[in-house]
Amino acid sequence: MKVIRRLSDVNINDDTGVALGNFDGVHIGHQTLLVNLVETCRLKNLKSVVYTFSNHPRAFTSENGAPKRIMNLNKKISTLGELGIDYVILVTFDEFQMKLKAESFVRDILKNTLKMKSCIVGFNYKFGYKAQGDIHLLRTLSKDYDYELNEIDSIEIQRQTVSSTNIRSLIRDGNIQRANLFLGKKYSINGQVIEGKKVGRKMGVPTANIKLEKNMLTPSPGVYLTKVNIDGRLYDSITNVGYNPTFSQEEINIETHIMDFREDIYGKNIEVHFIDRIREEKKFPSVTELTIQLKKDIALAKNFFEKRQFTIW
Ligand SMILES: Cc1cc2nc3c(=O)[nH]c(=O)nc-3n(C[C@H](O)[C@H](O)[C@H](O)COP(=O)(O)O)c2cc1C
Ligand SMILES: Nc1ncnc2c1ncn2[C@@H]1O[C@H](COP(=O)(O)OP(=O)(O)OP(=O)(O)O)[C@@H](O)[C@H]1O
Repeated sequence: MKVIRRLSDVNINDDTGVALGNFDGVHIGHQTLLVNLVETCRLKNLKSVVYTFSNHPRAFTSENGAPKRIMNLNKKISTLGELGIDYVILVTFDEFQMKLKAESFVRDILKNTLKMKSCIVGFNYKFGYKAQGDIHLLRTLSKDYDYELNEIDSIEIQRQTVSSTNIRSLIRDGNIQRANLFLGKKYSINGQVIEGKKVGRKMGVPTANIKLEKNMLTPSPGVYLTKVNIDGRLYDSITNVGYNPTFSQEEINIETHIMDFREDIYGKNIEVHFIDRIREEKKFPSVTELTIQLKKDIALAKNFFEKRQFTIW
């Protein structure tokens, strides 16, 4: 898969099928649309293209700014690659993109630059200046600009539409099981292992503290059952998200205790996959009482992992 970061660098010789959207999280709705894109392109001999942005358009268009990301950019790109996409156009959403009228976007970018023959969008997709473009406009313009429009109906789970917005609030509420259902895989956080307060090991519960990337969403504070990927191997783990109130820390911290693991992994990039939330984070009257609770959490987690097999998809 080729990633193109500037429209002036686009040099695709073949006709294309294009999917449009932000694709944060690459959830079940996105996956349905993208599988459809890849299949349509295979049948019609087109190259598959995802047109998306490196920053969230709401950074420009909304007073509240961009929402926190479910998935970092590298992970989004690698997930699109795994789905078999040929090209990702990853442009910066800026003044130019914001002011582009809906029809100019279709004519200048989709048709003249990307040679689009097939366009795939979801039922609710909006684009162009002041979000004036939608599926109806794309349908109308398809005759003038000679492309077929493939509309994806709303993908719903248990009568709720799957959307990045809904998934963000599920994660913020700690409802990881439902977020995972909507994502079609385990919600995960990637990051480098950094030094913590170094009190965990004194309590007999060493933890890998993860450096959070800017603009990333964090789950509701609490204790989670997790699987952690280190150098391509998956380990059972238990992860605390929060402010370590027993020690009154100010910044939110994500730290994972990997079961029966004693290697030095400072500086490594690891990925923590969330399975379920088991309790709130609490302030304990003493370190001894916190330690007793940690041992109970670990025993519960071990018991859980012994009984069930987990995949990250
Ligand atoms: C499974 C687990 C549960 C935890 N629960 C709490 C908690 O309820 N309250 C709290 O103050 N800290 C909690 N912590 C965080 C510990 O306070 C933290 O691991 C300790 O401060 C070590 O920090 P360090 O890695 O910076 O040395 C938890 C940590 C783990 C691994
Ligand atoms: N549940 C869904 N069913 C079908 N198509 C969807 C669904 N969710 C998103 N899409 C489509 O996938 C593409 C990318 O979606 P995009 O990331 O912009 O929307 P989203 O997931 O609804 O995000 P947000 O909640 O931020 O609006 C768009 O064409 C959109 O219409």
